[in-house]
Amino acid sequence: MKKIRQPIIAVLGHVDHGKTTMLDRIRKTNVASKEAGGITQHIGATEVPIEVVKEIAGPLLSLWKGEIKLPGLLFIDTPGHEAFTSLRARGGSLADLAILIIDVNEGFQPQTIESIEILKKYKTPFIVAANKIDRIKGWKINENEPFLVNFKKQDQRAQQELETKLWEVIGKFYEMGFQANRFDRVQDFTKELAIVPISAKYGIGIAELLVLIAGLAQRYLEQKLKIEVEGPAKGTILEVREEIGLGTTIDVIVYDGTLRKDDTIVVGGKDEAIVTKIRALLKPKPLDEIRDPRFRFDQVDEVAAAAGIKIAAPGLDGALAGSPVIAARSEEDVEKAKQEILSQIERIKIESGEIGVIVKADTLGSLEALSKELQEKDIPIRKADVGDISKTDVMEALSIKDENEYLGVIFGFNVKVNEDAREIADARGIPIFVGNIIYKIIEDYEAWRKAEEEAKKRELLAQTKFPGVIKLFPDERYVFRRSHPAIVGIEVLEGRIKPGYPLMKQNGERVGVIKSIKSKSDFIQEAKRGDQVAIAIEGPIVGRHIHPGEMLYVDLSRDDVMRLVKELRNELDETDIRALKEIAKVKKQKDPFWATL
Ligand SMILES: Nc1nc2c(ncn2[C@@H]2O[C@H](COP(=O)(O)OP(=O)(O)OP(=O)(O)O)[C@@H](O)[C@H]2O)c(=O)[nH]1
Repeated sequence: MKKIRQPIIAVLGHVDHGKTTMLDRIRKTNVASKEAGGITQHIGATEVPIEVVKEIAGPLLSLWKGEIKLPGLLFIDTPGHEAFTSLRARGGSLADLAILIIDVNEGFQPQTIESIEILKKYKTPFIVAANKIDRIKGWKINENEPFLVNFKKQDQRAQQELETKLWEVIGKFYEMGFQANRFDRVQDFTKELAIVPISAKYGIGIAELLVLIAGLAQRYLEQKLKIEVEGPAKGTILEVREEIGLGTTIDVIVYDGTLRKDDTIVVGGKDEAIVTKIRALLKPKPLDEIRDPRFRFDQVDEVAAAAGIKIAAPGLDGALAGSPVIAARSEEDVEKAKQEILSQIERIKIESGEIGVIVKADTLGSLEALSKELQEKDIPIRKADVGDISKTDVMEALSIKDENEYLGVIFGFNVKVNEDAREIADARGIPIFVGNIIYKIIEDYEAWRKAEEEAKKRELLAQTKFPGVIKLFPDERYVFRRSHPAIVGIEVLEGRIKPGYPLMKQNGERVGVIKSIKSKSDFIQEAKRGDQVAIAIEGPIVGRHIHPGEMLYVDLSRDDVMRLVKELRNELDETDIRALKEIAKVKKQKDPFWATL
């Protein structure tokens, strides 16, 4: 038998923009509508039955066209995009829909942008809650009022201020490739993002938010939400938890089929698929019935999608948050489920052995999200695994650093850095980029890499001599001093010269080192092609070793030329290249190496 299940809804947004407050507010709508069935608390989720939505919606139901078939809405209780990326189902996101919450007074913030990028990537439909409208100057607060009712009561200035803030948000969405509009002005929900202004704190606009999300789910996800109720269950692990008296349990969101007490389940573990028999299916007792915290759960015989449930079973110690749970009712099912889970784990975990970075994350889902992003940036990965950053990770990065200094680094998403790992990393110069915003972690890495590359280039530039060809003026008047040091007037014919550069004659003989360069009355650090300057040369005597009118060349070493050609090529201009060719001609008379240039 097929039925339409509740859509699974996740709440995303920047820190402090009100995700938790909004979820709490949705949970509390319970109190107001107990007769209508009330809200059911699941493990890790909250279910708003459709009757509650209808009751809250009241006259707003006219927004809804056609018969309401949806049984309700299932909100995942853990807010945040980390939760979203971690909760996977069939390669996509576990959430069918999302609410992106934005503090309308603060506008777009880093995690807002990250959330949008993620929603885009997983192609998850979402609506926008523009929160904290009660903070607008002069806003009149009426708890739990629908937005449109509340808005009419505001004076013009407050209304105008909200409009301005909404326009800013709409503009930002436009920059990210979305057409957005206030929900009551949206013509086509498949093309435009709906923005619902709300106050999570005072419950304003929550009615529209619920109606809209339910409407969208039914209208655009009906096919996706149709499930074979009786079929074996599929789900995703939200959390692995120790419970007193129960041992290690897993909190699971079931998104397909029915899970029965006597089912065998196959669960994703760190390196394997765990096959185990369910001992108990547990759901939370209603809050007012919990007298003893040791007995917080009720046992149930079965649970149909979509639902949040706690599973007690032996052997769950190695279970991994974010990985799949598949129910099996025959040997054949077990084998199939094992294969499916193993291939998922393998696909995400990388152990390539090649030169690349180390990636760690808290769950399989977030590991996949971070790895994908790195691969898109052409950053090769040597190892991607779930868990905190350990000493072994640092040692592995160290071995990579010897091969490629920019890849001997560690990325961590939502993980801790163990103390001993931190110590070695600091001592041996292994950078660790950790955080809970993927693009921020990558941005930090890119900034570090750029700074390193620039520092290295500066060092290379300081170490390397550039090619130069000069000519002494023919006139004796430009010999200012004959020796110790010799001071002569010259012109730079090609390339450049700097103090400290050794000079040689056309036959390759070293004549001395440039001590200083003077232009008019100033000492300068560099003279380039066309410059006429006086230089002091330590070593030669004018008239014996060098002569007016003679050409001299910068005496480059093999190392100089290798660095110039390989690493500093972009720093050479045409005249440098001509100078280099001239110098090679001089040098190859004695050293065949130069003939290969
Ligand atoms: N005035 C006002 N304050 C709000 C509203 N919604 C949330 N807040 C306040 O904003 C702060 C952050 O709200 P949370 O719900 O904790 O935000 P969050 O997004 O869940 O934050 P994290 O869980 O830390 O990511 C709290 O002090 C809330 O009371 C609102 O609609 N109006």
